Amino acid sequence: MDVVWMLLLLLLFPLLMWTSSTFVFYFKKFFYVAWMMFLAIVGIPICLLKSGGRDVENMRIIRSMVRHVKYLFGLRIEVSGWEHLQTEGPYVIISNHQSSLDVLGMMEILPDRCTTIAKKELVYAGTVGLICWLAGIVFINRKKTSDAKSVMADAAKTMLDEQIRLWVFPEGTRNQNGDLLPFKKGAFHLAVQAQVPIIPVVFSSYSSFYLRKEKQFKSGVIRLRILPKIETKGLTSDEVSCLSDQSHSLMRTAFLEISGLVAKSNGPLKH
Ligand SMILES: CCCCC/C=C\C/C=C\CCCCCCCC(=O)SCCNC(=O)CCNC(=O)[C@H](O)C(C)(C)COP(=O)(O)OP(=O)(O)OC[C@H]1O[C@@H](n2cnc3c(N)ncnc32)[C@H](O)[C@@H]1OP(=O)(O)O
Ligand SMILES: CCCCCCCC/C=C\CCCCCCCC(=O)OC[C@@H](O)COP(=O)(O)O
Repeated sequence: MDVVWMLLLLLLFPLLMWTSSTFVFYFKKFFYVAWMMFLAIVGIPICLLKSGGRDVENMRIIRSMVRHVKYLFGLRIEVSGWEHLQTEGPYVIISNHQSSLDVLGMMEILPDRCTTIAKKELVYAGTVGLICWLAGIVFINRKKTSDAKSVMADAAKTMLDEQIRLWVFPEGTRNQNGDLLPFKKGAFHLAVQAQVPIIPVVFSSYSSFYLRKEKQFKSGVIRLRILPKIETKGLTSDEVSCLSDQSHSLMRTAFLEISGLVAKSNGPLKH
């Protein structure tokens, strides 16, 4: 009887993969999480052996272990503006945030000694949470601004003392609305406090291959554009809003361009 069920399942699986895009969506999502969890199981002892504990250098291990994942999902990543990452010393990278798939683009261009700011809930994500902690990810409580501010002020000092780069998602949450959300201020305060440049990175819209609400997950292309750095030397906290607006405007223009979208005046965005 067990064999009959096994055979049925073996026949059903390709049939569902062939006929149901919803099944494909859930299967790929499940496989993505499961594969990352598995990679983390392999990666954790390697990180521990190499660095003995929490160390930003562990990001190199994650970067090299994650780079193949795009092929498993039929994703191609096209990067432009590499020259803008040829910047010495610490800086803050800011990028838009559409999905946990952003990790794939991130690992494609992640510079050495660069870690990220993430919501504190991620630390509880099993083996992925543990490897994130080992890689020096800075966890913040988004619901407690005062806590988040003090963690980020400490991070500004650590960036300078330990020559670390930090990647921040200034939208503050995942967003697939076909545009950028207004930016939160933390990334800009961080850069101004540390007096380091900001390097904006823009991911093109995933809407041609990945739609969370419509349950679609196909093969596709992610365009990643690295923009010229924005200096913050001499700026004070009074200029943070202006810096945020300037960055948003530059990134929105790039986002629309690389996503093949046009902005209608005050209207929705169209392909
Ligand atoms: C080998 C196997 C591997 C397997 C695993 C694979 C990969 C894993 C490894 C790596 C991948 C990691 C990927 C992680 C992705 C995680 C992404 C996220 O979690 S995104 C969510 C978390 N991030 C953020 O939220 C950052 C952006 N948010 C902010 O910066 C916010 O500003 C905030 C600091 C959280 C505060 O939030 P709030 O809603 O209160 O925001 P406001 O901006 O409106 O600020 C209110 C007020 O405070 C002032 N402010 C803000 N920040 C500061 C500061 N740092 N210092 C001083 N003042 C600050 C701000 O100006 C406002 O005041 P005012 O209105 O007067 O201007
Ligand atoms: C105990 C088991 C728990 C299992 C949980 C599995 C969690 C994820 C596992 C694998 C995914 C690999 C990529 C991990 C990093 C991406 C994290 C991410 O993108 O988090 C979302 C966060 O930015 C914003 O979240 P909100 O939409 O604001 O909220």
